[in-house]
Amino acid sequence: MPKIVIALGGNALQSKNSEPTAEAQLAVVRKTCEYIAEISASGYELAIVHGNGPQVGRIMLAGETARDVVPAMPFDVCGAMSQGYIGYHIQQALRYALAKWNKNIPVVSIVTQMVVERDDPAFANPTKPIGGFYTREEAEELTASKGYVMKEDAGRGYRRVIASPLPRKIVEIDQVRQLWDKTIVITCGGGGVPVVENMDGTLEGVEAVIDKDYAAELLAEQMDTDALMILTEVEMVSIHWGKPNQQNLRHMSLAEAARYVQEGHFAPGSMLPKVQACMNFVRSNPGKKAIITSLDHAVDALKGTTGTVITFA
Ligand SMILES: Nc1ncnc2c1ncn2[C@@H]1O[C@H](COP(=O)(O)OP(=O)(O)O)[C@@H](O)[C@H]1O
Ligand SMILES: NC(=O)OP(=O)(O)O
Repeated sequence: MPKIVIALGGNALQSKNSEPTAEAQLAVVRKTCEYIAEISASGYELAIVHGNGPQVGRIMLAGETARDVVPAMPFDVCGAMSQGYIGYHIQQALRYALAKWNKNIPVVSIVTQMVVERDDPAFANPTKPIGGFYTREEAEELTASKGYVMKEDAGRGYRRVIASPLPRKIVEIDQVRQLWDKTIVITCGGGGVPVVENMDGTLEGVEAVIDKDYAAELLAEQMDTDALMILTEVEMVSIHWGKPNQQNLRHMSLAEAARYVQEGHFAPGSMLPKVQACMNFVRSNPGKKAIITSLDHAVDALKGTTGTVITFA
């Protein structure tokens, strides 16, 4: 059976038309799980990685806002919380969606730790957008009142940014391997809870949010999957994105992708890590493919009728 890692975008899991409530997210997750169940039923072995940018930012904000009443939780704990509730939504929705195909495969989330390097340069240069979107004035006010670093995010408004070191080692990879054959595993949620390894071998959480696109790529490499699929809000990656001459791409070779990256077509913190994760995957696995598309085009993209496919040549 072909194996695939499917990465679900944190923003894509939020409803665009309503408040960012748990109920609104569950509705999007339910719909998404219908597509994932179809992929599973069509004969793929799969694992799911999800983002957590909006979710972890809001958990953090809630804690900071309630600081006078209860102590705020650190970032790594908020990351673990986001893995818990997003994983729970996916477990519940996917189990139901699979049953419609008469597939009773267990769906299990693993609270996953991801080792990062203590001296990763990303700690000195926050780039990962989290939480909601703000106007420039609101962003300036948040910087003044809470000390947040705020940056514009792909033309969609201002968001808080925090450090996003590269994922180096999936701590629970052996457990993912043990479960893989008979289970759909949800792992590396939010890129994994970022931890550093101490000299004595203990792990310690750090203040960061790992990019789930890079984490999904690492998982795909470690599990030797046939494909990596990154699902987000757009059906295809574009060049000249958002401009009158926008051109959607059905295919990119590694060399073409590298040129587009060089030319600055992909926004940092949003589309750039997705493209770079796909490039890393096909560079290490010539002959395999990576796909970027939207949640609702996942099935068609696997059939080859839409989405952006990245291959080595
Ligand atoms: N070149 C591009 N082509 C397509 N979308 C782009 C491009 N550059 C930036 N984007 C934006 O990046 C978004 C995907 O990033 P993001 O929302 O951060 O992902 P996620 O769904 O993983 O949270 C798209 O929905 C789009 O708004
Ligand atoms: N952690 C992470 O990459 O989240 P998003 O998918 O929300 O960017």
